[in-house]
Amino acid sequence: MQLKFYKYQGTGNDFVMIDNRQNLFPKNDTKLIERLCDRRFGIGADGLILLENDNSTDLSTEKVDFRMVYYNSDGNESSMCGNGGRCLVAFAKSLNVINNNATFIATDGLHHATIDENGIVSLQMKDVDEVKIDTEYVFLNTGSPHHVTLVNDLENYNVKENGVEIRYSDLYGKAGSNVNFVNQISDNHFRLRTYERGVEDETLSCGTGATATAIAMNVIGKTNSNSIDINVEGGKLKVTFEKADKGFEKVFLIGPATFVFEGIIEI
Ligand SMILES: N[C@@H](CCC[C@H](N)C(=O)O)C(=O)O
Repeated sequence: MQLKFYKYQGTGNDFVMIDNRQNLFPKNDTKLIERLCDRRFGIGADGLILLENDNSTDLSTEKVDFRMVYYNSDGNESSMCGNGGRCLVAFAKSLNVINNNATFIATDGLHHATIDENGIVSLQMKDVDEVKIDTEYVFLNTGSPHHVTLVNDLENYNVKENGVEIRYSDLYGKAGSNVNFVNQISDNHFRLRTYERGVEDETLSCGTGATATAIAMNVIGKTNSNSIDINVEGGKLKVTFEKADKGFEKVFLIGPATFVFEGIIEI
């Protein structure tokens, strides 16, 4: 069978995109998804995303433009991917599924997003109502679980080695966590490197990780700002949010989402 695919990247976090509105993709074929994401034997990506019709019949929710189904490069379906969500909005626009505004459903609920004329996607992330603060780290869930810790000399830091240790530690059990290593550049500006579970390596960017880092830095008083710039290895992201009675709301992840190439692969 021939499979049409599109490759997108958001600050270097890259994804195979598939239009699955006809429901033809073999969604339970973990090995196939892993192979498509393989950088030597496949297309190469940190994850694979299906754009699907939303068939829910819940009349209480607003009109949904599409559904996002996300898989890590290990082939397993996982939790929310912020950069992937931004790229999916750009993909949906290219397919004429949306114009410049999107409402879509993902594993963590409903998302709203806008895309501007320069391809910058502003994606509303889920509200955050619980933040765990430890002396060494902050843990929070921004759609995916994130351990956030400040380190010195981030440039030369061994993200993979230290990331693996924390990801598989007793702290997070079988489910594990993504792990973010952070340096402060100025009051509202941070540098971030992320180890991603499911990719089991450092990626060039992680959107839910950048979101978690921005909120974590505010919570521990490293910044009072609610508009935070994050330099990741693959570019620049911005995160904005508002403090709520309990936690954080109106959380937005903002950055570029770019088409790379398209093709057909035999599966
Ligand atoms: N790259 C993503 C996060 C993807 C999910 C993560 N690997 C997990 O399984 O928790 C992002 O941009 O948020």
